[in-house]
Amino acid sequence: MTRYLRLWTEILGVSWRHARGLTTTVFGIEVGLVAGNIGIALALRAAVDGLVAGDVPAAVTAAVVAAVASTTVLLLNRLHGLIGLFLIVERVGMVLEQRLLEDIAALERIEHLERSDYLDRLTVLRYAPKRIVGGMWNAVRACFTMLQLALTLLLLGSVSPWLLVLLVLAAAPLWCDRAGRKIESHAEISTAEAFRLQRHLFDVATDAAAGKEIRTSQAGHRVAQLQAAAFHEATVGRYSARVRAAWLRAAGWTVFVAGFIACLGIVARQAAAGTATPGDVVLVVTLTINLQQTVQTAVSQLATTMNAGLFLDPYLWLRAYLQQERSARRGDLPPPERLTTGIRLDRVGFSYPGAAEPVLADVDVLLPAGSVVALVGEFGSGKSTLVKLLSRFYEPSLGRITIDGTDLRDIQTEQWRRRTSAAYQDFGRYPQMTFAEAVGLGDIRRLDDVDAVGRAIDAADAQGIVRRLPAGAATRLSPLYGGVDLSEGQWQKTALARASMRTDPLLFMLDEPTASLDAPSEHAIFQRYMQRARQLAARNGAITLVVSHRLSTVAGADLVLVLHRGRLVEQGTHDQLMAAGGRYSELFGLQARAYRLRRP
Ligand SMILES: Nc1ncnc2c1ncn2[C@@H]1O[C@H](COP(=O)(O)OP(=O)(O)OP(=O)(O)O)[C@@H](O)[C@H]1O
Repeated sequence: MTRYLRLWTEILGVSWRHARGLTTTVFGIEVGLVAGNIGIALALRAAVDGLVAGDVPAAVTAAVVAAVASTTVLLLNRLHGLIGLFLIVERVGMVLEQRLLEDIAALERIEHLERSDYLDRLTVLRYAPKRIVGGMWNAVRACFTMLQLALTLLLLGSVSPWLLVLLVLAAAPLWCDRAGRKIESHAEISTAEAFRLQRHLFDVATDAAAGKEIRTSQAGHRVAQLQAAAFHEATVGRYSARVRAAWLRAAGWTVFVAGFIACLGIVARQAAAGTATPGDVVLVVTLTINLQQTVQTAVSQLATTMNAGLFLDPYLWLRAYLQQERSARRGDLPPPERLTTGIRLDRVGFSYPGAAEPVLADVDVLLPAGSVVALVGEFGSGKSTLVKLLSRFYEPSLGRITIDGTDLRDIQTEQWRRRTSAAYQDFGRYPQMTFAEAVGLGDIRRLDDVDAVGRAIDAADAQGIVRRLPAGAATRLSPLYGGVDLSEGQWQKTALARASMRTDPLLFMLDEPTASLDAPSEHAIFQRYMQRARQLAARNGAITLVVSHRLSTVAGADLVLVLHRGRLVEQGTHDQLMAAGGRYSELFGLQARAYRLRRP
């Protein structure tokens, strides 16, 4: 709870800084509502006692005060709906959402995007900021409602101390509601994976690309069944938690209502014995009606607040994770201007967090400065993982990577990334952007540099795409945004062009850069990138690392590394490896026979 309070105080600070007028108004409304509600009861008592005492002016004045207080309460309630729950939540929620996205994007590593338990929390956080802000304002409102509750009970206690017992009884529905929320929150997290899966399967079933495969393979029924099963699992878990929570809440209310009826009996007897004035009777009736409403409001406000608690835990987790990442060991050295020795993998081993088996083990090799290095191996042998380590998305679990002798961990990550370029196997698609922006993104500082973007497009042999786009490079890449969609190969060429934006990388990584391209395009691309590799090598001693399944395309590399189940089993030039007659020559022979390809 202390963690929540700290977070709410912080968000209150954000509200104050970004929406000072609205924040002041909301607090003003809350104070007005408490004063108004208590004022109505006191004014009505004074009006009745005045009438009984024959003091008509006092009775009329009190009645007018009661009327004004009632109207004010009505008005303030309406204003609260607009200002409190809409404007301020929207405004401050937007600030929080932007911070959240910036924080997530600022994470140097990508574990949070690849680990399913972390993804579960991020799924929950997707719509969180406004709900967190809404929860905070609800908590503020709940405090004022509690204040009103305390004042109400104080006044009731002045009539009969027995009525104070209602304060204790009023806690029962609150406690039960809190316990119910916990049950619901737990169910929400534990069914997040099934929930994500059913959404994904729904997308798969309605996605045009997957739709073709589903129809061809006649897997539609199976996908629908899987989707229904995942949906069932998610909803059953959440539904049964809600039912249990509802029973708990009903029990809490039963306790309160029973005590409430008993207390009313006591006051009725007191009134009959003449130990209370007629005004006191009106006060008690008004307050008890209010009390019921106030407790109900307090419960529902606390419920809404606790609902935000569903998001608070993942949000607080993310912040703690950010904190931990920020305090992790950080290098502050700049990368070298140019490579002279190269990049050494010094007995590198790596296991994904939570995985039992290592993905890379004992990889020991020098990628010489100025060379083209090909990384080959079967599916799942660890090639892309090595690319991720070189990009610093993960740290080696064992051993180290050195850049011209300096441990990569000692080099500042941002500066290292500025000196690397990469076309990843799972390249990004940016349908909301124009083609030029989707390329320029490769070097954000030159996003609008038309010449640089043009050169990158040339480097990736992607001028043909631009020519076919209705508005050229200014075309958005989806019909949803008034543009056109690209084919798989065109998206891949866009990713290649993006990776070609930087002109001075020390390490240029191409992970399966031509997997979606046809053979002539593939050949042309490799010719170009070999040329580019030589230019970069001459300029910076840069290394070009190419991951490919098609061995014929990388046979011209200076060094071929063969990975097998995470181990480096062979290394050398194409000719050396062919002469050695090992795994590489076996794979090359198999592919050459299968594709009838020859070394270019
Ligand atoms: N984020 C991850 N978390 C856990 N395991 C992973 C993750 N990414 C990859 N792996 C596992 O690591 C192993 C190596 O994967 P990697 O993608 O590096 O292989 P690869 O050689 O690039 O494969 P491919 O040729 O199919 O692209 C595989 O067994 C894969 O299942």
